[in-house]
Amino acid sequence: MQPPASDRPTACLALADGTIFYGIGFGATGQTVAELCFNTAMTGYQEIMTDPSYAGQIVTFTFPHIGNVGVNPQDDETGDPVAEGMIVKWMPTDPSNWRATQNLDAWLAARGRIALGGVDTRRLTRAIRQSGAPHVALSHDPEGRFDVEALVAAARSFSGLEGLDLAKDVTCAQSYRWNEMRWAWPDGYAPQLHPKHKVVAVDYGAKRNILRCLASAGCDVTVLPATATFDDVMAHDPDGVFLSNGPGDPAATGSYAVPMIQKVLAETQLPVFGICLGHQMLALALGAQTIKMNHGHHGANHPVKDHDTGKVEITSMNHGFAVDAQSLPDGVVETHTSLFDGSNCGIRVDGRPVWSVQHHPEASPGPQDSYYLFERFAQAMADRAA
Ligand SMILES: NC(=O)CC[C@H](N)C(=O)O
Repeated sequence: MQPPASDRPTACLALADGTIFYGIGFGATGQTVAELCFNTAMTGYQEIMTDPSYAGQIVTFTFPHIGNVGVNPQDDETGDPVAEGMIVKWMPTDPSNWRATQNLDAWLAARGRIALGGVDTRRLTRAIRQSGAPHVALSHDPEGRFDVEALVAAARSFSGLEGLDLAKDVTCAQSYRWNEMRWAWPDGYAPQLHPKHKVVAVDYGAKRNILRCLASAGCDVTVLPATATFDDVMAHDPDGVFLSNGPGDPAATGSYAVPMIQKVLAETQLPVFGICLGHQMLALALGAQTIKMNHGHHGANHPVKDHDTGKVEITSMNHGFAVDAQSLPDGVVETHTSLFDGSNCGIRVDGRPVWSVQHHPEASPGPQDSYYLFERFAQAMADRAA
């Protein structure tokens, strides 16, 4: 195992409050600014780094051993890493895993993503918890030349995620059909598709495993870009509409998504299902409000209570905004809450097959307790057809 810091640091993290963390750089060289969050998942770093919802953010991993199973083409949640950078305690070792095709360092370097190792991530995480997700600048220079004042100024100049519409940056350019299920293996084994329900999935930064879960639940999935209008959606004659996860501030992104969702709700009786950003935008479309959280929820062990069944599900989470449960209008029911802090994790429109959740039932990475939500969506479409 390598030491947590060398005599001469090659990477530097500057927080807007002037706090500096030095360590060893890996991945790409250069400099970036972003909001910093911490993720408590023990593994799944590749899915986390490629989750489009992390646009505009750098992730510090609280689990100390990150990178030691390398990376592989199957675990990408989109084409390339989307998070701006990553911070870890121990430097990644050479990968030891039969699925690994590359090491994390080379993968990040080839994709222009900066990483910092050898940092006291517990101290950093405490700083995030105490003062809220900070704006930061991260620099990696193999020569170890850092202008700390300029880095702090760069961190201060970052405008933050509030008011930022990032879904337009990460959505697909054109519509496409999705036909891959969960549990496809590199050796070619793939379970049979059994598409029964035509679903339009609007891509605000969709993770691939969400699309796989929809296909596995019997959906024939057509993915549309984030700016799809009501007419674009209806041109596919869908049996249901799915609203994806995605980055940025739901109130900003909702400027085009919310009117589309409102029209779907007003002019059709179609089942609607949203995840994370999709959940927040459905809530906005119904007249509720969203708020920025102190440091958000990012991890793979978040307990959520389903009020309909009384069951607790262990979930995967990644969000910095939340639906304000106090703002839910009459006729919209709070279905799930976080057992960590009581924040809203799900809503349903009374008497209609329209609902959404804040957590990630696609479990990539994370637990699969919430997969039932995909089956519930398919059942709602089957019920409507009957
Ligand atoms: N995973 C997501 O869809 C995140 C939604 C939103 N960008 C947030 O941070 O709250």
